[in-house]
Amino acid sequence: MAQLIEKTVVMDAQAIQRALTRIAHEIVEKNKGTKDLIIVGIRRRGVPLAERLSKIINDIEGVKVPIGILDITLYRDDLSHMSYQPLIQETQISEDITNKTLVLVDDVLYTGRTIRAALDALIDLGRPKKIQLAVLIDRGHRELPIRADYVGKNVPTATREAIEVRLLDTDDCEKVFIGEYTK
Ligand SMILES: O=P(O)(O)OC[C@H]1O[C@H](OP(=O)(O)OP(=O)(O)O)[C@H](O)[C@@H]1O
Ligand SMILES: O=c1cc[nH]c(=O)[nH]1
Repeated sequence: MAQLIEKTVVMDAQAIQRALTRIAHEIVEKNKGTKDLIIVGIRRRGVPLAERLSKIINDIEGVKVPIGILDITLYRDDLSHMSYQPLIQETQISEDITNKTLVLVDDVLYTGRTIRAALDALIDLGRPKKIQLAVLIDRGHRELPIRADYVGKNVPTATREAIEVRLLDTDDCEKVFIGEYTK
């Protein structure tokens, strides 16, 4: 597997926590509360981020916002080649999404192809009132007209670079790195 080399930390654990706290407040503010909200995490790392947002919103508002999961895998040869196809593997949303406000959550927004696939999957499930997008990192280079409503940090990148998000739920540390992949 390609390794990220010459990595630099762009967010540490405290910065990630602060960004999530801010996003949770923004979600509540933009939606004037938590009524009809469902937070939907994209596997893998969007899921722990969605759980953390739901927990912070519960701490702020005293309301448990339900969580759903979308499992989308990107098939590609190399991260630096933008020739991959997202494939929906599984959808776990127990609530009826009709007339609900869905907040999709992912760790990195790049070309926008994963989010496009997620939107297709959600629209197949029903007719939500609104779909919003929260990402920890927006690294630019969109290939589709997709933007995030809530961004932890905008990190301008070159296409040869990559962002690596590491969370304690899925990895051995809690950091966001920028670097370049070995060939
Ligand atoms: O905007 P895009 O170009 O679609 O790229 C963003 C996606 O790429 C990463 O997923 P990856 O396939 O690396 O899976 P991972 O979550 O298992 O790391 C990331 O988690 C996003 O889901
Ligand atoms: O740099 C990138 C691009 C897509 N997905 C990632 O996790 N990192």
